[in-house]
Amino acid sequence: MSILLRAWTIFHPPTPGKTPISPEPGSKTGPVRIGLLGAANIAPIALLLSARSCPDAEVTVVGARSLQKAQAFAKRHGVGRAVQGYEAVLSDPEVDAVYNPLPNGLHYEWTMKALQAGKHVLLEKPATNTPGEAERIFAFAKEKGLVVLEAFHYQFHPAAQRLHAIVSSGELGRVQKITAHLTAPSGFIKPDDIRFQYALGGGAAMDMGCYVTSISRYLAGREPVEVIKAEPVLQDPGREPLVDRRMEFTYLFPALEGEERGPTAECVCDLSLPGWGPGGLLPRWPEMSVRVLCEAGEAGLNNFVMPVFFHSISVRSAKGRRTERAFTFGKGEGEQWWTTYRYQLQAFVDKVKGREPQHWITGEDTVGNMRAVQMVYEKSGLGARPESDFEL
Ligand SMILES: NC(=O)C1=CN([C@@H]2O[C@H](COP(=O)(O)OP(=O)(O)OC[C@H]3O[C@@H](n4cnc5c(N)ncnc54)[C@H](OP(=O)(O)O)[C@@H]3O)[C@@H](O)[C@H]2O)C=CC1
Ligand SMILES: O=C1OC[C@@H](O)[C@H](O)[C@H]1O
Repeated sequence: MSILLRAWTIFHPPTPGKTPISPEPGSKTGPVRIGLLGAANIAPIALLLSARSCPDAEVTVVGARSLQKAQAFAKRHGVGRAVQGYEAVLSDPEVDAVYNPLPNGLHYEWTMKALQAGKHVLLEKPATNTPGEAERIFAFAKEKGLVVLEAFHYQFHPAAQRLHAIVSSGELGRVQKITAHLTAPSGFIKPDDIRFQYALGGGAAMDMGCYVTSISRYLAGREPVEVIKAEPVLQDPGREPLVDRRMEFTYLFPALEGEERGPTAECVCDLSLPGWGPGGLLPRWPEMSVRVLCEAGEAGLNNFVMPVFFHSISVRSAKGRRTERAFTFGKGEGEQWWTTYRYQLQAFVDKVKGREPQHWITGEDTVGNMRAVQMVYEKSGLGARPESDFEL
């Protein structure tokens, strides 16, 4: 499929009818009915677009703090109903699962309330403000027999999984050093954004840092034991003295049997890279790359966050150099134009419906990621993000 046709199809996907509902009373057939908590900026691309081409998912209702905002959002994005407030979504009998794209600091409260209301949850990253909150969510989900998935969408795409397969195959020998960068030029994220508010769980290491942490752990195949360095650059020290705009940090992973020393992961995340050139007016190019240096070669993935638009997997081994691309799993499920979010939604609805998803992020993995992010904050001197005071 040409790059142009792929780009067009991403935004104009085929829209098959939804899975039919069986007339049998109590039948669990039919699409998973998803309620949206908040008219969030990310929801149209991450959920609504994906649901259009997914026969097993239907977004039935959106709730926002203001009814007018919910109504405007529903009209613009073709959501059937709009309601005032998030409680109204949770008590809606036409909702089986919710998508929680609220600010990080509200993830815990509204995920716990959703589980209490008997709803499965597709939970935006980072799952919570602290590892303890993530642990409590997954313990409660288990007790209730409900599904919670932290939306690390990149990992559901064939490109990330192909890099993982190359690194784990042993072709390049043991992993020595991972380098993961995720940055955005200044201007994209406004100064009053939720990402710059400590009370809402803001900070670069939470927002983009949780991705570079996640992909480093995914490729290292183990949990870090130490943060060797964590150097923050603050966004607005006067107003938000604990919020990082940028964080450079290095994880040390433990040595596995037969290894002399464990690998490191050097990570950089930046929500607002200053421009360069005269007056700093020229924008920096965003970075979205990961590289894995191994004892007998190296492999990397350029654009691990939005691989459907373009990406390249480069490999250097004793056999030479090669470049690969992976948009589908070959004979398996998926299309060239499926975004990371579309693959993720398929896995989520498969799990809710009791089918085996192509890939999954376990509760243990989510807790491990939150632990690692918290280790970075502790090392940086900025300290952990605030615990929610919500109690069930
Ligand atoms: N997977 C991905 O690729 C991405 C994930 N994300 C994640 O999604 C989440 C939301 O990000 P984004 O869509 O950019 O966020 P928004 O700025 O759009 O905020 C999301 C929603 O939060 C609600 N909200 C509730 N309380 C507050 C408050 N006190 N201040 C501000 N908003 C509030 C608003 O709901 P209401 O409509 O009710 O007013 C708003 O719609 C974050 O956790 C982020 O990390 C973000 C971008 C990409
Ligand atoms: O999840 C995200 O992915 C893309 C980034 O631009 C954004 O800040 C972040 O929230």
